[in-house]
Parts: sequence; structure tokens; C-alpha cells
Amino acid sequence: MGKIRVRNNNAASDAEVRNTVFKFNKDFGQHILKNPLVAQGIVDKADLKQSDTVLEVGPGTGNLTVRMLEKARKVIAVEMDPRMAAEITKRVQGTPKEKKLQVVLGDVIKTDLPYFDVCVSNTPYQISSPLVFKLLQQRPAPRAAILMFQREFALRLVARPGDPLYCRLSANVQMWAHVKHIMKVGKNNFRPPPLVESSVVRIEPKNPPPPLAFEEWDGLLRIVFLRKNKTIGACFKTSSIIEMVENNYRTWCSQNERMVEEDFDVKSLIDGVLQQCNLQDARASKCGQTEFLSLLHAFHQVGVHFA
Ligand SMILES: C[S@@+](CC[C@H](N)C(=O)[O-])C[C@H]1O[C@@H](n2cnc3c(N)ncnc32)[C@H](O)[C@@H]1O
Repeated sequence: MGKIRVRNNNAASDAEVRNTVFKFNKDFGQHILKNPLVAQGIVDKADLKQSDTVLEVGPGTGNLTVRMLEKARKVIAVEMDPRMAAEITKRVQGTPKEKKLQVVLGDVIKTDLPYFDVCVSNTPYQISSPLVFKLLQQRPAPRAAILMFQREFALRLVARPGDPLYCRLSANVQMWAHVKHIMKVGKNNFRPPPLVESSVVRIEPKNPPPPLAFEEWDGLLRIVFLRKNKTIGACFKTSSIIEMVENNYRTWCSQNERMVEEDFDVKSLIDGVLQQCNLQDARASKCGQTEFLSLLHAFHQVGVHFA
């Protein structure tokens, strides 16, 4: 933990300016956004309406929070560090913003989230992935999430089939949401600066969500992205995968009062499905939703599930 003085090096009205001494905790991903232009840019990109309830993850000292309180009806800020929660509470005390801010102390991943229209976060990078999936599972779905991530994580979110960074995360998130890269943010805009560059993305959950069970989709993606440059046929030849497919098939048969044939051979069942979809020689790194959906559908048709 480095001892950092947060000082006023910008416009006088910015309270990122408070002369507060904090020991920023790197374990909590505490990299405070010190550039007011970037903070304002992020809030502008959120396109908040006066009727909006905003969820902010990790308000820190409140540099995004105070700007959002000017635009929205309410901001619910979930913060894990009690010192930061106290700081943001103090920052709005005695101002008209006080009544619009609700600070929730705790780990956002373990918190049952209330209703919100938009989520905004300069995200603690260690919770990037669980946060994205938590937001995608939120019901009713928020209108949008404007989230700062490490540049590489952001680029994975938007990567398309064939791009070097395309991975299970890309295929997964793009099934449930439209994702756009909206802003690059250099490390010197933070105090203390992180080791890597950052980017802001906009995630708009599809509404209504696709009629698909998340666990099924993710279960299939886990297999085909096991080694994304291997063929899908090779992924399904791994012995642990063959065993899992067989177990899942037998469970499905017993739940549906079906007899498992005496000469049942799981390898031929798998080969048949892959041939039907013509995907034995395809590689996940080059496949998109159409291919994965057709594969999932064909497995379901023969009683193989992945959840
Ligand atoms: C990168 S800082 C952002 C601070 C502020 N929003 C800003 O932009 O200047 C991340 C903040 O998230 C908080 N935090 C870390 N992990 C968290 C978690 N699991 N749940 C809620 N807040 C968390 C940290 O304490 C820190 O205040």
C-alpha cells in the first residue's frame, strides 16, 4: 500500500481535490480517477436521465459520484472500503446531493442489487469478470453499463471471431449484450497509476434476453474454448469431456424416464452431432453465435446438456 496525498491540482470546485491522506489499498484496486475531464467524459457517455437510478460500483472518493448526482434522481454507491464510504458520505454532507446518495458498504459481488437503470463504474480490476456476469444476470435488465476496465479485458469484451483476443468471454458477453469500446484512458489519469492502460466500454443488455439458459451456453463454450485454436472435434476428444457428456446424457435419460441403449457409445453420439453441424474441423477462435447455437441445439436434440 502506498501513502498518497489527494490534492487539488484541478478546478477549485472538484473535490477530488480534498487534501485527504489515504493509504490506497491496491488489493481493492484503488486507482482514483484524478483527471476531471475523463470523469466528466464517462458520466456524459452514460447519457443519464433525470429519472434514473444509477448503480455505482466502487465510488472511492466520489469523483464520478458527485457528477452523476447532478444528473440523476438517485445514485446507489456500493463500496467495500469503509474509509472510502465515509469519504464520499462526508463529501456530499450538507449539500442537496446528500439526499440523492445511498452508500451501501460491502462487496458488490456478494450484494443483492436493488433496481437500477444504469451502472457506472471505474471498476476494481480484480472483479471485472464477475461484475460483468452479475450485471448481465440482473433483472429487470439495466438500460446500460458504462464500465472502465483494463484495456486488454475491454478489448476481449468487444473482440469478434477471428480477432486474436476473441475468447470465451467475448462469445459469452456478446450473446447477452451489445458491447462497444467507447474511450481509451491512459494510466496517468489515475492516482496511483495502475500498471496497465484502461478503456471504457458500454454494455447494453439485450432486452428481452435471448431465450437460452446461461449455464447451457457457458457450459458449451467452456468445452470449445478449452484450447480455442484446437478443432472443436479435438476438444470433444478430451477424456474428461467425453466422461462429462456421458454422465450428463445418462442423467438426462433418467430424469426423462428414457432407457440408455445397451450398446450406447458416447463417442459416436458426439461424432454424429459434430458431423451434422459440420463443425468437427472448425475452431472456436473463428466461430460465432450461429455456429455455437447450432451445436448447442443439435446436442440438446440428442439429450446432451451442459448445465
Ligand atoms: C478504481 S477505484 C475507483 C474509485 C472512484 N470511482 C474513481 O473513479 O476515482 C475502485 C473502488 O472500488 C472499491 N472496491 C474494490 N472492490 C470492491 C468490491 N468488491 N465491491 C465494491 N467496491 C469495491 C475500492 O475500494 C475503490 O474505492
